[in-house]
Amino acid sequence: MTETSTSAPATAPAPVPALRLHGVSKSYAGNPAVTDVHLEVLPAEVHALVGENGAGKSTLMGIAAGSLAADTGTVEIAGQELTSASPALAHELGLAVVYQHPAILDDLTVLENLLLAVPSARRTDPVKAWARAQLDRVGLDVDLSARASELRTAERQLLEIGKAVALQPKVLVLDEPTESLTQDQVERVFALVAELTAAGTAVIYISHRIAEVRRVADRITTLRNGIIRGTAATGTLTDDDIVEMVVGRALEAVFPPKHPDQGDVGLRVTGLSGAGFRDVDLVCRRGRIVGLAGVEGNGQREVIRALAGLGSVSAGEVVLQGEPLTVSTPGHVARRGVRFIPDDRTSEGLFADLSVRENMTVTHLPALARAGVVSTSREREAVAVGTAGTSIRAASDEVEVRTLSGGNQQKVIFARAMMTEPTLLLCDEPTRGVDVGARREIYQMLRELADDGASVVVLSSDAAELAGLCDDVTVLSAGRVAAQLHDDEVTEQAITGAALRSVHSRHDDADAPVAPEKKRSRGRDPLTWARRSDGAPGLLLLALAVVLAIVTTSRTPTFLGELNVQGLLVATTALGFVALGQLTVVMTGGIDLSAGPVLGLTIIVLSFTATDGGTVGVVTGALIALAVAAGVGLLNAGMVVLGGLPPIVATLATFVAVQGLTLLLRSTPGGLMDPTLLGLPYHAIGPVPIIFIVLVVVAVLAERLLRGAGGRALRATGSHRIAAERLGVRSGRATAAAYVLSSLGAGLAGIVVAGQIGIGDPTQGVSYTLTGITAVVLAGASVYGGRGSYPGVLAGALLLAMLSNASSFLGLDQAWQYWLPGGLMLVATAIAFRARGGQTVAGAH
Ligand SMILES: Nc1ncnc2c1ncn2[C@@H]1O[C@H](COP(=O)(O)OP(=O)(O)OP(=O)(O)O)[C@@H](O)[C@H]1O
Repeated sequence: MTETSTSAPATAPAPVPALRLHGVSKSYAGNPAVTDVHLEVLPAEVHALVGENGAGKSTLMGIAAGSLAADTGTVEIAGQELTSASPALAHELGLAVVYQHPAILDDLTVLENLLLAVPSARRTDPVKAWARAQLDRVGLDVDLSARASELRTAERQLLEIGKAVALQPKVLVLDEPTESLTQDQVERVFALVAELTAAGTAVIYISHRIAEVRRVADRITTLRNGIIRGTAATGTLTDDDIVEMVVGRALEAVFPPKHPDQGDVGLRVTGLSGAGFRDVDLVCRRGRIVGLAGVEGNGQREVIRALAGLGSVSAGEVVLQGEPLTVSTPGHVARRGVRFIPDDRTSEGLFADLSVRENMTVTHLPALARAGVVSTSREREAVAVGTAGTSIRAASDEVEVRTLSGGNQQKVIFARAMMTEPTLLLCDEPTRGVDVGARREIYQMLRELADDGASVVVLSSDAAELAGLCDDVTVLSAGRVAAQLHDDEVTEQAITGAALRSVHSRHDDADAPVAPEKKRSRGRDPLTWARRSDGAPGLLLLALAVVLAIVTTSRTPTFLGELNVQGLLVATTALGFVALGQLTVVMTGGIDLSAGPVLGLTIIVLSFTATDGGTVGVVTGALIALAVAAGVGLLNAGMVVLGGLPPIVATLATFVAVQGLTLLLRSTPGGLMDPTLLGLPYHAIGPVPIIFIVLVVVAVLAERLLRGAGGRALRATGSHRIAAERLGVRSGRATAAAYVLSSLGAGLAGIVVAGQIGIGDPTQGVSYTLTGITAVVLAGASVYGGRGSYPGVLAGALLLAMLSNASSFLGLDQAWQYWLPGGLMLVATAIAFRARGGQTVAGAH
C-alpha cells in the first residue's frame, strides 16, 4: 500500500492537521502496544483506523485523548500541543472520544452524564432543552432523569456519542461506535458524521466492519502490531485490500461452507412463551447453525437468554438431545452442557480482575480438579488447548483480563465456551468487536462444533453475518416468530426484509408481548421516582422515626419532653456530623474507619486547648482541634490517593494510630472544658439546639453542592473512577477532599461531644465509626460509591439516636440497641437492592 498525498494544491497553504501524532510509542510492562507512530488527520475528513484486535488502535487514541500517557512522542490537536496526559486539556483543545467501552457513569442520571461531560461554556440555557436536543441528535429517546444504569447497551452507546458530539469537537474519535447499534441507529450515526465533517470536524473512525469503513471513510490507515503500515484513499481499495491490510495476508472466504443435509434434531423448542416472547418454535438439526434475527427489542434477545436459563418462561417445551431441558436457572442448563456467550462482555461475560487463565477455566474447574484441588498444570494445558484456535493476543495467560484489548476479551469468552464441549452453544453477538481474521476463525469453530453434533444458535444484529453463517434463520417480531428461513432462503435481504415487514405491520397485533426492557417507566410515577431518587430511603427513615416517637410517647409521655428532645437532638448532631463526613467518603467508593478515633482525638485536644479563655479561648482551641482533625484527613487522603492504599487499610492504620495517640495524650479522663464550651450544645430555640439547626443547614447545603459540578465529580469518581477520569474529572482531588471533609465532620462532632461530657475522656469516640457507617447504609447510600443523600443520612442519624434513647424509655434490654439498628440495616439494604433492580447497592462496579 502506498501513502497517498495529503497536501492541498500548491497555491493553497497546507491545512493544519486536526490531529497530529509524532513519534508516539507506548509499552505496557515492557510489551510494546504502539511503536513510533506518525499520523496526520485533516479537518473535514473521515479517517479510518483499522487493524487486528490488540493492534494498538485504542491505545493510540487513548494517548491522543490524554487518558493515557505516551512513553515518547507528541500529540497536537488543531496545531496546539497536548502538553500533558490530561483528558480535560484534550477536550479544551478540541478532541472528543467515543470510547469502545462507553465512559458512562451508572449512578448518575442521563442529564448528569451529559453535564459532567460538557463544560457549561458549550451549553445553552435552559439546560434541559439543550440536553434533550443533544439526545435527539443521536436519536436517543430516554428520560433525562433516568439513571444511566437503566439504559440498554445501544442506548449507552448513543449517549456516549451524544456526549462527544455535544462538545463540538474539532476532532471526534469514534472507537467501534456501531458494534451494539441497529441498522437504523448506524444510519443515524453516519448522517451525523456527514454533518460534522461538512462543518469541518475531523472524524477518526475505528471499526472492524469493513463495509462501514469503506462507506464512511475518506482515507484508511492500518496499524499492525502497534506499527503504522500505511495510509491510502478509500476509493483506491477493495474490500479484499482492506482485509489484507488488517490481517497482513489475503483471506479465503470468511464463512465456511454450509450444511445442506437435514440431520437428527439436536434442539427442539416448541411453543416457548415468557416475558417478551410468545409461542416460539425453533429446531436445530445436527450440523446446522440456527440464526435468530429481528429488529432490536423484538424478543430475540429474551428468547436466547431464556434458553440460557436467564429469562422467565411461562409455557412451552425445550428438548435437548432427546431429553427435556428445564430452562429455570443458568446453573441448571449449564449442567446439561449449555453454554451462553452474552452480548455485554464487561458486565456479564468476564471477571475483569481475574487472569485470562482463571476466566477461561472458571466454568469447568471440577473437571480439572483432583480430590477437590485444581491442578494448575492441567489448568494451563486446558487453557493452551482452548486458546489454540482463537489467536488471543495477551502478554501471558496470567495477565488480568481487563488489560486485554476489547476484541481479545471477546475471544476469551468464546474460547471458554468452546473448551467445555457444549451440547448447545447460545451466542449473543459472538463476534462483537472481533477483527476480520479472528471472526473467520470463530465462524469456522462454530461450524466444526455443529458438525460434531452440538446445537448452535447465533443471535446477531448483522444480517450479513447470519446470512453467511447460518443454515436456518428464525426472524422474530413483537416477540413472535415472523419468518423461518431455510437453506437458499437465508439471504441478507430476506432476513432484513422479514424483520422490517413484520415490524411495520405490528400495529395490527394489539396483544403482542412486550419485551421487559421496553416497559421502562418514563419516570413520572411515584414508584419510579422513589426508585431513582437517593432521598427516598431518608423519607422512609423519617417516617420510622415518627412511628417510633408515637409508640414510645404512648408508653412514656416524657419521651417528647423538652429535656429529652434536646438531649436526643444533641446526640443526633454529634452522630450526624460524623455520618455526613462518612457519606462524603463513601460516595467516592471509599470508607473512613478513622472517623471515631478522630472524634476522640478532637475531644482530647480540646481538653488541652479549650479549658479557659471564654469565647475567644474556646474558638481558638476548637480551631486547633479542627486543624488536627483535618491533618488526619490529609494523611488518609495521602495514603489513598498518592500511596494507592485501599481505603479500608489506610483508614484502619489511622484508626489504630490515632487511638494510640489519644491514649498517649491522656490515659485517664482529665482537663475540664471552659464553661463556654459546656454551654454550646444547649443553646436552643425551644427544644431545638442551635447546633442541630446548623447540622440541618450543612446537610441541605451539602446536598445542593452534591447535585452541582463539584458533587458530580465526587459521585462520578465513586461510580466509575476510570470513566470519570477519561471525562476530565480530577478524581484524586475529589477523593482527597472527601477524606479531609470526613475528618472535619468527626472534628465538629468531637466539639459537640466535648461540650456534652465536659472533660477529656480518651474512651469516647471509637464507637462513632460504626454508628456513622450504619447511618450511611440505612440511608440507602451505595457502599460501592456514587449514590447517597445527605438529608437521608441525617434521618438515619436521628433514627439511630432515637432507637438508643427510646429503648431505655421502653425498658428494653441494652442488646436491642444493637439488634434494632442491625435488623433495620439489613431490611433497608434489601429494599434498596430490590428497588434498584439488584444493581447499585450490590455494585455493578
Ligand atoms: N492497561 C493495559 N495493561 C496492559 N496491557 C494493555 C493495557 N491496555 C492495552 N494493553 C495491550 O496493548 C495492546 C493494544 O491494545 P489496544 O486496546 O490498543 O488494541 P486495539 O487495537 O484497540 O484492539 P481491539 O480491536 O481488540 O479493540 C494489546 O496487546 C493489549 O493487551
